[in-house]
Amino acid sequence: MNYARFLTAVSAARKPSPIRMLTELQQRSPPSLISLAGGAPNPNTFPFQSASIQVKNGQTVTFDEAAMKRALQYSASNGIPELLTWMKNLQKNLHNPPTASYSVEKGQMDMCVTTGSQEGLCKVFEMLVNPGDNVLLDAPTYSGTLAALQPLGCNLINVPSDQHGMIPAALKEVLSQWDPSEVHKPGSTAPKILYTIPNGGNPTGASMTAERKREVYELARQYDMLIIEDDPYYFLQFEKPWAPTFLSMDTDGRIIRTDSFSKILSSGLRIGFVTGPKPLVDRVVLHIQASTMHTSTFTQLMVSQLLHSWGQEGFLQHIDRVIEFYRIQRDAMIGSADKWLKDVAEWHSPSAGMFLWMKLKSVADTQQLIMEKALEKEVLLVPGGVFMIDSSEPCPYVRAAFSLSTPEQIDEAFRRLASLIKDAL
Ligand SMILES: Cc1ncc(COP(=O)(O)O)c(CNc2cc3ccccc3n(O)c2=O)c1O
Repeated sequence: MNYARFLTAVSAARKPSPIRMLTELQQRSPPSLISLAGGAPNPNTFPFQSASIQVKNGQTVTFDEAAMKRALQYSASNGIPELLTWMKNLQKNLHNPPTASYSVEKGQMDMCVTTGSQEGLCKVFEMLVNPGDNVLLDAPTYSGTLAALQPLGCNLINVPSDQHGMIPAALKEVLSQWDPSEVHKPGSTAPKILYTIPNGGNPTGASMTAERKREVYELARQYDMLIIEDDPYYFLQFEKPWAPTFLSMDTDGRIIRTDSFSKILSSGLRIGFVTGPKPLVDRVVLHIQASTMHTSTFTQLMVSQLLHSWGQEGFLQHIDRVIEFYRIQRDAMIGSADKWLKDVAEWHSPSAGMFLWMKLKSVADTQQLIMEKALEKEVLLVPGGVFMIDSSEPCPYVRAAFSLSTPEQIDEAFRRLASLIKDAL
């Protein structure tokens, strides 16, 4: 793959930070090295001495004095080694990426830690998207992605989708306006990236079938596009076997995958990952060097200690407990929707994630209904317009999250929603 053609001028211009390189060189060197180089503060001046964090299974994550000094200090921009290694082993175990054994030039699988997958998405978009670029995605989509993409001045092209995700025939139709043999010509306006949320989509709850992923991948190959696989709900798939990921079928090195611990370990700790071809991950890391420098060392070490004590088996057992929780929540929401809303709304039951996407049958645009009437009835959902490429277009959908409220609260919320819809008719 020729990765240079995908980079913006800004990303291509980024150079390694000499200071950061010295820090990482020092951290790789034996203790006998005396460094007068890094402008790092002396951790002996820090007020924090140690920490002990109770884990619900009875284990404890401890930071003794030495560990605390490391946790409170700068660390490598791509992530602390032990967390990166653990995650790379998990990715290889779960997805068996073809790129894991490739040379760097061929797109060897690499990873970096990001401050939430939101940071990963933002930096990947800024690496790849120039003003005026055509970018493919299936709308409605995550509002945080729109917030990161639209200010870049690109042209977002919607690829029609349904409850099974992006529709390959629709993608083929959208792409038919370009000649695949001319996408590398200077001045070509053919899209270079496609973004999708393959599991438990936000806001639709849609999950792509393996067959559709293979068809989309083939089209990306024909038009030499990168696919950004934003997959924070991968671990919230209620049925097994989990769907094969784009990363697992990436024989070309054209997948950039973002993962997140937000929905399974903690959203406040802000731990996400970018997995992709080393030439591209390196560019994201250079951007991290020049912006946040790295994700919090303390939170990385805290999570890394937990993962190492759990092992992959323990981690996946935790995931099974999380899945069971959200399955029960999903069933409660579907039960209450059937009970209160089946005359006034329609929906598909999600097989992953934490969202139910409902179309209100007799409402052209839910914005006013939700932002005014629903608040009067003390029930809050998200009007569907915020997830559309053009948020000013009327949208009859609402997004309901089944993550936080109890089944009883969900039932009462839908009773209130049904009441306000009937009042509005
Ligand atoms: C598809 C997709 N990709 C990336 C992210 C970012 O997750 P990160 O790893 O935590 O950075 C998300 C997080 N989605 C949301 C976050 C959120 C945070 C506060 C309040 C509301 C929020 N609502 O509503 C959300 O949907 C997502 O859904």
